[in-house]
Amino acid sequence: MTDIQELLLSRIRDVADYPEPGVLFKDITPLLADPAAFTALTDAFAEIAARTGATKVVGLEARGFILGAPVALRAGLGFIPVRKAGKLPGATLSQAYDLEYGSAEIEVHAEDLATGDRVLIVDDVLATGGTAEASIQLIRRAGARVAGVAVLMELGFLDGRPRLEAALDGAPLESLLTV
Ligand SMILES: O=P(O)(O)OC[C@H]1O[C@H](OP(=O)(O)OP(=O)(O)O)[C@H](O)[C@@H]1O
Ligand SMILES: Nc1ncnc2[nH]cnc12
Repeated sequence: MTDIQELLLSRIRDVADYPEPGVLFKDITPLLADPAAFTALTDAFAEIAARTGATKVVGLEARGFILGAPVALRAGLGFIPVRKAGKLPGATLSQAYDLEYGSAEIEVHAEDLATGDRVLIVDDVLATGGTAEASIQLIRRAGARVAGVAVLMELGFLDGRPRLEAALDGAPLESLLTV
């Protein structure tokens, strides 16, 4: 494990049985509170944005907003929020999905993405892959291409990777940590 991976892992807190019994929740708030760790994470994601030729950064509500916005600025790219249903005021595209502890619906402003855009999707945790897969579908329905998915942490035992790789169609899935 690299020094950066050790730093990031040391700032993630495990919370048992949250938000429901049987789930081991990965809490990134200690990482956000540590500027050295948050900067290292932002730099690593911005490098992925440059390497994949991204033209926009999409962040997935809510933790993907916190991580994705500084990445977009660092990479010199626009930031596009993908929100839980009912929060965006303009014309939206919607996608329903299941995640590790429930189901939900996400939306994006259709006008925020254009043909020719290459989008890097940023989030904190890849669990079942349901959220990321739904965001890939949304981005494609908006006419843009997916440059890749970048997550801080992948929960290997939930098999999100094969599901997402099938959806990504050759674009990279980059996780900084696998647990
Ligand atoms: O791979 P999956 O099984 O889809 O799970 C991963 C998603 O779950 C969490 O978000 P959550 O919906 O809890 O929203 P939050 O960021 O608002 O807490 C996490 O931030 C990912 O977006
Ligand atoms: N175990 C987990 N910890 C944090 N975020 C999650 N999103 C889905 N599963 C999660």
